[in-house]
Amino acid sequence: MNNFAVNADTAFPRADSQAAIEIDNLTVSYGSNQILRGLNLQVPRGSIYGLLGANGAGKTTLIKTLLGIRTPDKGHVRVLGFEAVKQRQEISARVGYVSESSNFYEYLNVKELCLLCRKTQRHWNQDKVDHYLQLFALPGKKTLRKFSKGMKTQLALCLSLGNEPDLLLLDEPTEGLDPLAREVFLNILINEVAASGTTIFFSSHVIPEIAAIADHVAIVYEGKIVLSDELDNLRSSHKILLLAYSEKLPEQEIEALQNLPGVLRLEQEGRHIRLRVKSDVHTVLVKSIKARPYELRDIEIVPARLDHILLDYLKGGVQ
Ligand SMILES: Nc1ncnc2c1ncn2[C@@H]1O[C@H](COP(=O)(O)OP(=O)(O)OP(=O)(O)O)[C@@H](O)[C@H]1O
Repeated sequence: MNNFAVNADTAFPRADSQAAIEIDNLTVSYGSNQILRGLNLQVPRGSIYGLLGANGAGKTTLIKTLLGIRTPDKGHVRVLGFEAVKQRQEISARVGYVSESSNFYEYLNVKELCLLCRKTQRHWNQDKVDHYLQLFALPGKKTLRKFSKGMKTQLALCLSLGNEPDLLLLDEPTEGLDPLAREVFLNILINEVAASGTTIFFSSHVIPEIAAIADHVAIVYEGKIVLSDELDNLRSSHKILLLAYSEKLPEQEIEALQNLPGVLRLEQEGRHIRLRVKSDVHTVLVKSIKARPYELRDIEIVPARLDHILLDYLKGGVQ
């Protein structure tokens, strides 16, 4: 395991900690436009970590900062124990990266491109790359200018795995893939890459995809991480209360319900109220709701849907 000296005056975690990515109070700007504003995140080694955020939230900026392509204004970033920017070469030797738009030397074919990678990378496993190329059935002799966008993405994944990375960074990797290619892509990630112990950190707009393959999720909103948790924790820490009243509740009662401690979200449809609440207080909440002066005909407690929870955080609707 890497073990680097860290300044005694910094409280930042040591390089030999278990995290694959350690971000502390990161601020990154484009000119005067501050994109990331004091962002903190720890990505455990061996995790499959999904990153969600609205368009323009700063996901690509964050991934570029991890690669040392963007320089932070403030804060600390360590990737696999190496300091981003300062130790950029050490990081790129151990990290695989697939960007939103993969640009290759268009006049080369796949075989020629692999040869180039082999020469420029510190470590290269061509057998593995051939195996992945075969799974996508990518043609070895076709020049890349004749590749579709989806084929280029598939190729980018194959090449990103050539150096047998400890960490794979994927920026909206499945965008533009047909359903079959998407399935092959996700299967490679789960059954081959993650299974071999590689940490995967990927941005996506597709919540079902995150739910299907990730074990952790983070949401970036207004330059900060507003949620970072294990998916299982997130699922179990929220419950839905379905309340059926005998009459439609007045505004002030809706407001009172909304303000009960532990209520995260309220939706009203006629006589029916749907509350998303914190699991650990839901029994206390049920008692308080039953004690209120409106006739409650029925109350049902059901598990919360992960996509609903994540959508609320994406909207900034949860504190
Ligand atoms: N090269 C650049 N120069 C100036 N501003 C930029 C540049 N690249 C990105 N930005 C701005 O930084 C902000 C964050 O962009 P970024 O691409 O990181 O967001 P994102 O979360 O990846 O978005 P998307 O989901 O749409 O891909 C946006 O407001 C964008 O306009």
